[in-house]
Amino acid sequence: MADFEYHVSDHVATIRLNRPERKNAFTLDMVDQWAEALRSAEADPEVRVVVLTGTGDAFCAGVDLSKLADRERTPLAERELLTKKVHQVAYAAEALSKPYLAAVNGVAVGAGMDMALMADIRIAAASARFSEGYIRVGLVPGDGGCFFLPRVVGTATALRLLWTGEFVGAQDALAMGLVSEVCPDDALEQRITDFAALLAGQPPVAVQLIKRAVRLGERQDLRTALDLIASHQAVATSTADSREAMTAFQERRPGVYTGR
Ligand SMILES: CCCCCCCCCCCCC[C@H](O)CC(=O)SCCNC(=O)CCNC(=O)[C@H](O)C(C)(C)COP(=O)(O)OP(=O)(O)OC[C@H]1O[C@@H](n2cnc3c(N)ncnc32)[C@H](O)[C@@H]1OP(=O)(O)O
Repeated sequence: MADFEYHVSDHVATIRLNRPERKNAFTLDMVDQWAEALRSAEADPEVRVVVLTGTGDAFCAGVDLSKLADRERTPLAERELLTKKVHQVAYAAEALSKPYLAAVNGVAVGAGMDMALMADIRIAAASARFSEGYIRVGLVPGDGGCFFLPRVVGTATALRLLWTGEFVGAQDALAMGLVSEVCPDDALEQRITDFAALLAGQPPVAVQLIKRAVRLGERQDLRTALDLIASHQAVATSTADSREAMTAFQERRPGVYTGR
């Protein structure tokens, strides 16, 4: 079994971290595969939704610390480990125009938590736990947690989690907006499958235009945002899918979409 799995089925691309014996801690080779998988999903017209999850009782324990032991630890080497490796996953995730869903099946620590934060929506198993544990060893979140976490939970809560490194359980994560939903551990796989299928059955162009508007809207003023959405609407109304959606609505049947 490979440490890192990527497969596409029914318009859903699934990324699975598969090192349960190491709590799905990622190697630097896995990081390269991860960035490539996200780029492939973006380029593949068959892919409408991307799901990220792990095998076993951990989502991801961050970088495999045992693989760092024999690495040169100069400041430049540390910087390049992040800029040339881990950050490439964040850039590939940012470039993804399609829904990126994280099924947090267990503990997510350090970069493992940051990788979950890069997703658009997180659904957690009841046993999932989150920790930005860097502070415990006097480090800072090098993978983007200081960028992603405040945008998800707000500045004050983000600073609390970053300054304390405390573990946050699934229900507390739900309360602070870190996750959108919590389900029983043994129901997570089916729940993410159903949710991904729901999104994959929506008109793809409209789904992607909505994501683009929301993500760009995070950094735009009102006038720019409304001007952009007007252009997006012009594109959406020009699609065959929008015509199919309107017809399907009138005929009281589910629409069947082609992404055109
Ligand atoms: C969080 C701050 C640490 C920062 C140190 C980083 C050093 C510098 C890094 C530079 C490169 C940066 C890359 C990235 O940006 C940085 C990170 O990802 S930081 C996050 C690193 N991860 C961790 O610190 C998590 C460490 N693990 C744990 O806290 C716990 O294992 C757990 C995840 C909470 C699970 O706890 P338990 O359920 O009790 O399980 P065990 O602890 O018994 O673990 C079982 C088994 O898995 C092995 N393992 C767990 N995590 C890792 C890991 N990250 N790397 C390698 N192996 C891991 C653990 O050793 C056990 O193996 P066994 O002993 O049974 O052989």
